[in-house]
Amino acid sequence: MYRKALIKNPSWDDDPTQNTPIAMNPTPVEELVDLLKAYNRAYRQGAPIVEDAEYDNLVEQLRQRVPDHPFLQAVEPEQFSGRQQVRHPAPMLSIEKAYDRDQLERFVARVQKEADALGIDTPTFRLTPKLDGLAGRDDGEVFATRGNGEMGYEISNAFAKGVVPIGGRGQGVGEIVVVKSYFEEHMAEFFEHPRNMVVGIVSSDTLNENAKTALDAGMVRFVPYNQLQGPTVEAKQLVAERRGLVETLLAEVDYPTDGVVVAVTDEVLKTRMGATAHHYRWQIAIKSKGDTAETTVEDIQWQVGRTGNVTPVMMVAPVSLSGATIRRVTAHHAGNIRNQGIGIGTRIEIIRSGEVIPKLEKVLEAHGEVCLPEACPSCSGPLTWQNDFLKCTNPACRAQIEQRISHWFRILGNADWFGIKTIGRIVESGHRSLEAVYRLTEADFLEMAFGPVQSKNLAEAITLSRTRLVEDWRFLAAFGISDLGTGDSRKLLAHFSIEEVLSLEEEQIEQIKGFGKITSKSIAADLKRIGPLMAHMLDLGFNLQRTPLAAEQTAVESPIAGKGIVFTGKMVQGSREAMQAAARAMGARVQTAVSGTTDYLVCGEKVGAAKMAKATRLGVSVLTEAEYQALVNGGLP
Ligand SMILES: NC(=O)c1ccc[n+]([C@@H]2O[C@H](COP(=O)([O-])OP(=O)(O)OC[C@H]3O[C@@H](n4cnc5c(N)ncnc54)[C@H](O)[C@@H]3O)[C@@H](O)[C@H]2O)c1
Ligand SMILES: [Zn+2]
Repeated sequence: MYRKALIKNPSWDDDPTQNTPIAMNPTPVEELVDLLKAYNRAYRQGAPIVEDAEYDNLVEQLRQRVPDHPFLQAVEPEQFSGRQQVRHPAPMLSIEKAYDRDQLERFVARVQKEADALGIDTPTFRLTPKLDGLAGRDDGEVFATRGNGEMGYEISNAFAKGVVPIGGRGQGVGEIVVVKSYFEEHMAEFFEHPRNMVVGIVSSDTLNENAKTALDAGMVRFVPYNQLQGPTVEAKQLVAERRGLVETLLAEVDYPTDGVVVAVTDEVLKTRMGATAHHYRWQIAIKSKGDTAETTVEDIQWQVGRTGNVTPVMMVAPVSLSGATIRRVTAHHAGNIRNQGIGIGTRIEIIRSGEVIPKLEKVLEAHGEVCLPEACPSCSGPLTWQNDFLKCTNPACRAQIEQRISHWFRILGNADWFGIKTIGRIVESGHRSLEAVYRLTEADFLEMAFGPVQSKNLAEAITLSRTRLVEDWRFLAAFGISDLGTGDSRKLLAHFSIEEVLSLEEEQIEQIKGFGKITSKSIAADLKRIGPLMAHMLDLGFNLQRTPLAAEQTAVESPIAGKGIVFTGKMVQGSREAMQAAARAMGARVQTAVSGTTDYLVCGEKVGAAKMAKATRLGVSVLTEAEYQALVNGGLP
């Protein structure tokens, strides 16, 4: 049934103008959740770090991997300091999302089932724009934010500041928003998103000039959801005409929106359907996940990764998406090609959100014969299926060797010059292992026909990579053991020295929080396998910065004793130097830059997104100044 494919191993270095692939290793769940929490916190404070589409994508990722994760079971909380907390009479919940037709159809089917039980033939649905501001509830006396859904924060003085209550006071739940056209014309240069402006107005006691101008002009409003206009439709029309319905509705609204809310109209049916801890079952939001485009598959190339996964890259008819011309799209794994029958000429929908490279979203119309490689495109060795992945199991496979060496230098991160093309030539010349690469001299590079300058640089880079200080967890992660990325390497090295790691048994790994039975077993096996290589590299005298062992970190009794802390941004409560000195006195390891040994990043004002993202990626807890003070005073971060 399958024809042998014409295979090439495309190098992404071929053409630097083309989009580049994502790393194929998924982020560990714990890291993903930490990242989501940090993003959410920043977002609720009016200073988001990433695009909503990227955030939503990560939430979906988590949902697919751990559907019942606690993070998904509750409203994503917001925090306002120094405000009264107010209990809501009924919880203000989040809304379930439908990103495609299938998800909307499933919602409609669930509603129909409950409607049938009540003897309602054709339940109807009302559509309203999903306002993108700050949700609140006004009972006529007290005005409060959503908070954690159960308890909100009192913001009654927002009306005194000039927020206009549409339809008068006491209209219940709604959203504080800025008029969109006004924002775009007058405020867009001062605020990145209207929501940030709203959060600023509500949360601070002093208003800046821009906020005052907008408030004076009556452009900041509390719009109760019951004041919103929108059509009421039956299930059939909702599903069939959803695109048109959304487009028409949103074209009429002069407030920022992020989708359309669909709600069952019948009160008895709503009561019957009820709610989860996260959302009402009678409501859903139609949203789009990121920019999508349709195109045609013109060719499929196969790429071999460092662990031997042979993954498909679809060459597509050039199509414009979020401002870039897309020619290559990843299909993630060979199972996608096999199961969905993707051959040349297949029409596909692709998606790109945030910075993520485009990927296959959906097959629109399969076409052509399905071609799967019968042998490894690099070494011609046999391929085996592991779940949906096609794998080359030949450890001497050249593409794998190249990718492993590339991974080594990329993770070590202290020596440039080793791009995949350079590595390709080194491996082609017969130097097929890290040991061999570290034996190379300037003369060897000259012999491989690298130019004199490059040869000198390459030889120097090798020396530098050994002599420059590098964190031991980077060194460990650079070996590319699966399930032992930088985050987990750090954890491991907080319990064992790098020398001890060489001879760890699976039981010892399993005792560390965050390591499961199966991963501990495979990590232990892989450590044995790379043991000789690691011993060799250690003998080369790498200049390792040791991760402090957990046991050594508690000389002084204090909540931050032994913790690595970086203070960044402008501090409000005192000078940064004073805070650093105080932290040192409490036994903390005060650092100047975030690294793998950092526990907390304490942020003052104006902290760059890159810094926070890096911190979260490294598993560092990001704290506001107030949260840090709470921690020091014995509270939990
Ligand atoms: N960019 C980021 O870093 C980041 C971080 C966290 C959350 N987010 C975004 O926030 C959203 C999730 O947060 P959420 O739970 O606050 O919102 P949600 O998307 O689940 O929406 C729920 C809220 O929508 C409000 N709403 C707006 N219009 C409405 C209408 N017409 N009818 C009824 N309710 C309406 C309600 O107050 C309700 O609480 C996601 O879309 C995500 O993209 C982004
Ligand atoms: Zn191979």
